[in-house]
Amino acid sequence: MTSFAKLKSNRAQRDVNRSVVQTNKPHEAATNLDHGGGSTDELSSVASPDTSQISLDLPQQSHSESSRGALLPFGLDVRIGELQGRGVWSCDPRRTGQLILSEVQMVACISTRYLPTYCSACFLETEDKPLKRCTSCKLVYYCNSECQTRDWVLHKRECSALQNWAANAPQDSSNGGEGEEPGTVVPSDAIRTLGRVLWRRQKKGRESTWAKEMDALQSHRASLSADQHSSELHTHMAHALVRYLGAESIKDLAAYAIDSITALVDLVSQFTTNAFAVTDPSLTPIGVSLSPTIAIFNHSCDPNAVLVFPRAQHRSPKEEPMVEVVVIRDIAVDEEIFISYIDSTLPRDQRQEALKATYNFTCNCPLCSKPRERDSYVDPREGLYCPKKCGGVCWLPTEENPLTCCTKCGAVVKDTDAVLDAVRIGQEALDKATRLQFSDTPKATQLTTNLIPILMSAGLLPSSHPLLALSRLHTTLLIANYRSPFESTTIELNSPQIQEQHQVSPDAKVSSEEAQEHLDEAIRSATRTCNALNQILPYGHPIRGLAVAELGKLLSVDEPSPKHLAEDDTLSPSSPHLLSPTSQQFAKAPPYPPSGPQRLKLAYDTLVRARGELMIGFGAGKNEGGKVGMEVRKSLVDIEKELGVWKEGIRNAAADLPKVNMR
Ligand SMILES: C[S@@+](CC[C@H](N)C(=O)[O-])C[C@H]1O[C@@H](n2cnc3c(N)ncnc32)[C@H](O)[C@@H]1O
Repeated sequence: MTSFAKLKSNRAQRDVNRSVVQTNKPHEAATNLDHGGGSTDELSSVASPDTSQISLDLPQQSHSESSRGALLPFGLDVRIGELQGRGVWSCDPRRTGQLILSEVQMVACISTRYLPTYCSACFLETEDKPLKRCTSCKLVYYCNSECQTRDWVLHKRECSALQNWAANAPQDSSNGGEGEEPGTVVPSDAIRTLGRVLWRRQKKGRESTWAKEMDALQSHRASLSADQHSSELHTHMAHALVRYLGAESIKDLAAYAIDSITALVDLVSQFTTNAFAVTDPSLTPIGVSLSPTIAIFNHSCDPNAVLVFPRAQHRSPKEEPMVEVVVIRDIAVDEEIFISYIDSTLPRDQRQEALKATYNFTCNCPLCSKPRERDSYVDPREGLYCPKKCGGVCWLPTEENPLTCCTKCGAVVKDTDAVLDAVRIGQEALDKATRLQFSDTPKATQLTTNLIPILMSAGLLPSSHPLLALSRLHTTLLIANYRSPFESTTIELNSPQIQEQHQVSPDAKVSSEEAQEHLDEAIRSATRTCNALNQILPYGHPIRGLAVAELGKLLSVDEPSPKHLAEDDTLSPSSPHLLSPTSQQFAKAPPYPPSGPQRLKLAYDTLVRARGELMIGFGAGKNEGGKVGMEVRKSLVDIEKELGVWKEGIRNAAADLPKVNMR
């Protein structure tokens, strides 16, 4: 991360990769790789098999009775709760930053959009060399033939299924049919992952512990018929899976131990209830995974553990992709371990909606159970500053509950309509900007730029939704579109693959002043985001650690034009002796962000903090705070060297000054 030059050259390399012309080699098992990303839309289309006999005519079924958890490591216990079903409990006390479990992902898929960017075997991002593409399906990419060979056990089945799917795609499949990614002839991530589940189960055998644990996963099939939307979704997925497996009817699925519609829908429901997103080191979702061990952990909106994919660089690419559970709050003996299934920075209503829609339950965690009362604690995710600015806060008004007042001084918020309007248009702008972030970045940035001040002047706390979400997106957009006046490249921070998809003209030139203002605005936005996240997430939460790392990296970017310094040449880097604390500069409030060596020092301090947080959220020890934690460590070493040069300069200059009598 310190080396932006390297990151820039990686980006350039990726740009080259994208334009490499595809070379079709003859198909050879486990070595059928090529480079580049040709399109698949020339594939022919034939009628798909008839699966129309599948419908959700379901008998009532109860939740799986199993409580095995046979794959959990020593020190973890599976217990069954009345409301939540099985859950994982700790037999030992555990400290923040401790690794609870670490396991190879046996069944995982890279999302279609990221297939050319991440190896489908080790899940590492292409950095120095282009990934190589399977010449048969022309969809799945690997680092090299070793990775391909390792994945071949599943991909050999997947490869033909993908080809059959494409060959049988309906003529209008470019608009995306059921279970398909829109605009492609590729089945959805869910269907591809389900295919891998079935092939893995065949490989391991029905009686294997893994297969039994998979069979024991919770399914919500019994309650599906009550919810039309879920029922339709599950029916579509079941149809798509049958087609993907090349089956004509349910009888053809006997080889996969599926002998009835009930079993098929159970499988689909087990997937929707238990699958989790695979993320890259910056927590960007890049794929889908299903694990019978991870699936036993229950949810809390204020969890004591997190799921991460640390991806420390020192790991050999030969290693399988690991998923890990790390403690983010101390856990006592006999305490249940919870992770969060959703974005826990959202307000209660949105969290509940997301959990109900996907996991079919109403959350009663301590955060969701806190009463929303006049004198009660105000959740910073949905708070407003006191209208009298007494230092207290109020709950954000809602349509159902428009009356709100300060919990400290009792001042009533009068213009609740204005606040409700601001929140509504803020949410609309957030939804639109999120949709447009890759296709129309300037428009998305314009939306975040316009809406943040409106929500701030309506009195929302920076941690309130949708202000925090807009600030996070604003920071991402500013980083993605930063252009140095010296080079026609962007800087890369935590999410290179996001940047890759933003539309930035490589020839666009910016002036030093524009670049400086852009960078400073990104720093201010990142600072606002960090402060807001600190209010709602515990120290060491990976989202916090990454946000602080991002701020530190922004502060450490060389300023394109040292504006503040240039305006006052007494502060120019060539006269460092005038940076003494008695300088006039400190008589007035220092500007934010600062400039010159103060900025570098602030970058250093911020990165030290980031490293501390990352060492918790992504685990210490061999994880070293994950890939970003290791990058931060490298940055710190580089900045220490740079600061050393400054200190040396100051010492030399001070030695030349006339001696002053201090008494
Ligand atoms: C990934 S599974 C977790 C393990 C599950 N309890 C079991 O028995 O296998 C997700 C399901 O567990 C239940 N669950 C998880 N967290 C819960 C919570 N906080 N409250 C109620 N139910 C919960 C829901 O039924 C949800 O669909």
